[in-house]
Amino acid sequence: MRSPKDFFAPLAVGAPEPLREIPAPPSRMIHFFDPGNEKMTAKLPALAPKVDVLLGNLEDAVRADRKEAARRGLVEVAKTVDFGTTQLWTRINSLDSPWVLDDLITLVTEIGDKLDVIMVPKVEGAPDIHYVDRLLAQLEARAGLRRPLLVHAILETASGVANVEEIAGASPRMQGISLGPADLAASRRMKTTRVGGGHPGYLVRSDPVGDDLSTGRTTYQQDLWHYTVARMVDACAANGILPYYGPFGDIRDVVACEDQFRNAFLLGCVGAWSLHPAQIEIAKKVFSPAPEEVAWARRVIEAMGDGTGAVMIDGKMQDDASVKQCRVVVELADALAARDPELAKAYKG
Ligand SMILES: CC(=O)SCCNC(=O)CCNC(=O)[C@H](O)C(C)(C)COP(=O)(O)OP(=O)(O)OC[C@H]1O[C@@H](n2cnc3c(N)ncnc32)[C@H](O)[C@@H]1OP(=O)(O)O
Ligand SMILES: O=CC(=O)O
Ligand SMILES: [Mg+2]
Repeated sequence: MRSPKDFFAPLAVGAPEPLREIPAPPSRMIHFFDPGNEKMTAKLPALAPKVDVLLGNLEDAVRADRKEAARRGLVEVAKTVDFGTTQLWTRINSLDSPWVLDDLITLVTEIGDKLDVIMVPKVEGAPDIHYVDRLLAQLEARAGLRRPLLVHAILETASGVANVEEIAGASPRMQGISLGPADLAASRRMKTTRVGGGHPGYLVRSDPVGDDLSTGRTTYQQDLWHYTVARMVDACAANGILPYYGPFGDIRDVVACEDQFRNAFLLGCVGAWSLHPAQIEIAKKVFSPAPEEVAWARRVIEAMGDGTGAVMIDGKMQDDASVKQCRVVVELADALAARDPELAKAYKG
């Protein structure tokens, strides 16, 4: 850990000054594409206005013999596609892989001015972030970049979860953290075989009535990810960075995907990954607060005046704490309205 005095000092001579606050433009969906897949990249100009973030994925889901094509494809896409105000992110290969060094050197040197955030997979602890932090500073200085690249960690190893607080605070570049349920399940030796979502075997059962153990006992499926998402949200909020739910692999099951995303939204996440075009609208719906919630929040703020004291609205007590929650909802709605004219209309009532 750097000394507090040096925390905001550039890590290489000539590297841009680190940011003191993480920008938080809407990032409801981080839409993954394989930059080596021409069918997917051909869709990017049409997709860009529909998503908040486009992410060129170089890691898992890209075959080993397509890694270089994906890297080259991302450079090409970044140089030729007009992304408008949509952010461009990338997911590099893992730090122990044979590809990551070339990923970082090529991307920062050739398109460092086009990229907003670099997602680092399989982060185990703060030393992984410190390594990337210093290397990025050296590459930024050499490329003459004026704006620091931000770093996003995937929480997908048991060590990463154990060290999530130190990861969140490891560098001023830390933009956010995503839950990676697939790798995390493998790292923890969980006995699931899915990419995110629940499992019917993970449940609680109501007590028996009398001696009959087998009938009339309702079961409730539980959320496998609750503990990790909640811990990640606290680590992020405590360090001024943004938490995200990651992938939901059952593309066909749009209903359960929406539930998983909504649980994350309600717990404090700002977005989730979309792996397929079908998941973009789900993320948009879930991570944009409902117009009725926004209208209610505005009503509470209005009734609370300077934000202190207590009032009753529709039989519900409101005070300093509930008005703060309402401000979170209204600030999000205002930021989304500035990006999306349809939402701007819906939020006006
Ligand atoms: C655990 C993790 O690490 S998750 C993150 C890594 N995984 C990924 O990034 C996966 C990204 N997504 C994909 O690769 C694909 O969506 C797949 C393999 C899951 C499914 O792809 P397909 O079998 O082609 O799906 P499907 O036939 O429904 O696609 C419909 C169209 O959408 C396109 N499409 C599919 N996914 C995407 C995408 N993510 N972005 C843009 N276009 C896409 C397809 O190319 C196809 O185009 P076409 O109509 O011109 O033929
Ligand atoms: O990378 C994501 C995951 O779930 O693993
Ligand atoms: Mg993973």
